[in-house]
Amino acid sequence: MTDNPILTPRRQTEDPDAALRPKTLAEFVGQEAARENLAVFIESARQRAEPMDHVLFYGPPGLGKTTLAAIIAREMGVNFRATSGPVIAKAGDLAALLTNLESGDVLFIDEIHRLNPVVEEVLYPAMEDRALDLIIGEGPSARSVRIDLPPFTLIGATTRAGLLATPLRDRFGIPVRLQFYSVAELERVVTRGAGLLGIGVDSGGAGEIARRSRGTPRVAGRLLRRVRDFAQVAGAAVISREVADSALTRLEVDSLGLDLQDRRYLSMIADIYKGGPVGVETLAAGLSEPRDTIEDVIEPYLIQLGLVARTARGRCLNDRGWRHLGLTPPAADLPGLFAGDEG
Ligand SMILES: Nc1ncnc2c1ncn2[C@@H]1O[C@H](COP(=O)(O)OP(=O)(O)OP(=O)(O)O)[C@@H](O)[C@H]1O
Ligand SMILES: [Mg+2]
Repeated sequence: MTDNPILTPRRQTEDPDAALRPKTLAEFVGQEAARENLAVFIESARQRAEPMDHVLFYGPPGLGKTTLAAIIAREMGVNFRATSGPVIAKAGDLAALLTNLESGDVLFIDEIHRLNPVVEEVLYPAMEDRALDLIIGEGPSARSVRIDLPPFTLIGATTRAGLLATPLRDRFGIPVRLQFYSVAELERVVTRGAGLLGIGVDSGGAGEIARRSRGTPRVAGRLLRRVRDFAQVAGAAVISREVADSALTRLEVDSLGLDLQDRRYLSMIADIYKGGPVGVETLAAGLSEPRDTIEDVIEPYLIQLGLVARTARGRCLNDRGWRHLGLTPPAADLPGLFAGDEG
């Protein structure tokens, strides 16, 4: 692999997150519990001069999984080799990656729930015994050889821990669930980002962006940049609360931070399915979105806000969801609707 920008022109521009990515655990805002635990695991592994146990990061997009994986490698002082589940097509591809690791390296597999099952089989002995079982030859002369691998740390990331096969999930000694960020934490993310990008923002402006960032640092970074565009064109030197509010309103980000896609989702349950329950497949078809996008990107935050509920029979709009759409919850129906759920 090369870092020559001429040979890899797209990788440089594709990641607008890169500039804002914290590089050390100390710079990383929020996720207090996870951060403190990771600091201990990193320190103890360093003292023993061993690689850290395998880590699995899971949680909604944009909460810092990739960022934390890179931080671990950096704090351990080892190479960070990144790949992703769908990219590793064949068992041989993974074998090549593993045999090329240097002692102690971090191998990061993003979207690990999308690994091909055949490839996954290769990972089991690699994670557990640091060994690779290869079949050499074909037919009656085929034989299996075991190759030892250098000690390494596998870091997996997924938005859907539930989709991981149990044997794979069980091989991660350190599973870490990332949570949505509080407004106060996002305010720090915005202020820090503004400093790095040379954008003037006061605390009212940072607070407004933080409140409307869906609990997600990636969204906070993106909104900060867009609000800056509006502020700049309007000739505002500093992003104040009013500047942020008017820019975010023009961007159709509402008071709870929901965007058009979120509101289409809520409206569909309200208008067409009378508040639900409605199955996720039906919603996906109606919204022309893949089911994964609905479950991984749209729903977690709406559920966290208490606007919708995931039930065995499908998605239901809560009172708060109705009210957020400016509608009155159909109170008369509620006792009948939930009567069967009790007991
Ligand atoms: N705790 C944090 N403090 C400051 N910035 C953060 C933090 N966590 C994430 N970010 C910023 O948010 C952006 C997205 O983070 P990251 O790429 O790590 O998310 P992710 O969980 O890997 O998302 P995905 O599931 O889409 O891969 C990055 O620009 C990163 O700088
Ligand atoms: Mg990522």
